[in-house]
Amino acid sequence: MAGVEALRTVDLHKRFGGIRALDGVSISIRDGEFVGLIGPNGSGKTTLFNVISGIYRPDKGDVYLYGEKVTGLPPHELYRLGLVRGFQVPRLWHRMTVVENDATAARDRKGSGPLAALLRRSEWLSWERSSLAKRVVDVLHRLSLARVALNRASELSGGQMKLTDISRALMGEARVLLLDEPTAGVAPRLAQDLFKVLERLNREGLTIFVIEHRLEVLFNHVERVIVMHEGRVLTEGPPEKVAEDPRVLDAYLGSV
Ligand SMILES: Nc1ncnc2c1ncn2[C@@H]1O[C@H](COP(=O)(O)OP(=O)(O)OP(=O)(O)O)[C@@H](O)[C@H]1O
Repeated sequence: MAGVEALRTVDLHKRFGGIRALDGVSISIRDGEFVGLIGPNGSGKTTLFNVISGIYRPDKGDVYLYGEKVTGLPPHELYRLGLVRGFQVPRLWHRMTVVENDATAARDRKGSGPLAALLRRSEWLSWERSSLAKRVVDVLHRLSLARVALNRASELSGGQMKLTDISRALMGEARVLLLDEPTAGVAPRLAQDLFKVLERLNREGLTIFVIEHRLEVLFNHVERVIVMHEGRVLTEGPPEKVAEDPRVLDAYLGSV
């Protein structure tokens, strides 16, 4: 689907009292792209994600998902349409295993809510034959989580928790994945590994838009970087171009 636009924002504005967190943000992301969002602290990145993912309503402007206007739709509606957000602090069921966390994130199960997946013992006895199980196994392999599939979430490392959070998003059949600092709290080597997994998911067709402070990791993996400063898009382009842009350096230094 080359050239299809996955996500577009048009002139988004969002104020908090006197602070213009978003001051006219227009961006466009093609289907299948892997894009990074950077900018100094307080430049509006998380607010942009919150508006795109339906947590905040913009004061002005619109959000489009695959050409459809979705401004102000609540997160669960956007989730149904394929837009999924991972969180800085993964939202996991700590006493459940990785498999169970993924199973409860599945959607479109006929005649059952997510928790019913756990309650039907008979189904679990033949679980390897069910399509739900196939999906869980597939997602675990794609995210290199098969080894810890039967560990409780509370026993996972920081990086594995992030991956499990992402795996839950994929159980919802995400088309566009928003990630806010996936490597926060993750050891440097594992941060590279995590981005390698993201790169693989992207090659398989997932559109990924990621906020990341570790530029040395981000720049190795994404195709394009959007830079925000004071609630606006300062510049955008391939990582090597953005890295050399003196305005980007100025924005970071100015915020120190
Ligand atoms: N819920 C809120 N209430 C009041 N002010 C807010 C709120 N959310 C964000 N802001 C303010 O809006 C501005 C943009 O914040 P935002 O968190 O979007 O920036 P950011 O680029 O994600 O920063 P960081 O890199 O530190 O996470 C900041 O001045 C912040 O203090």
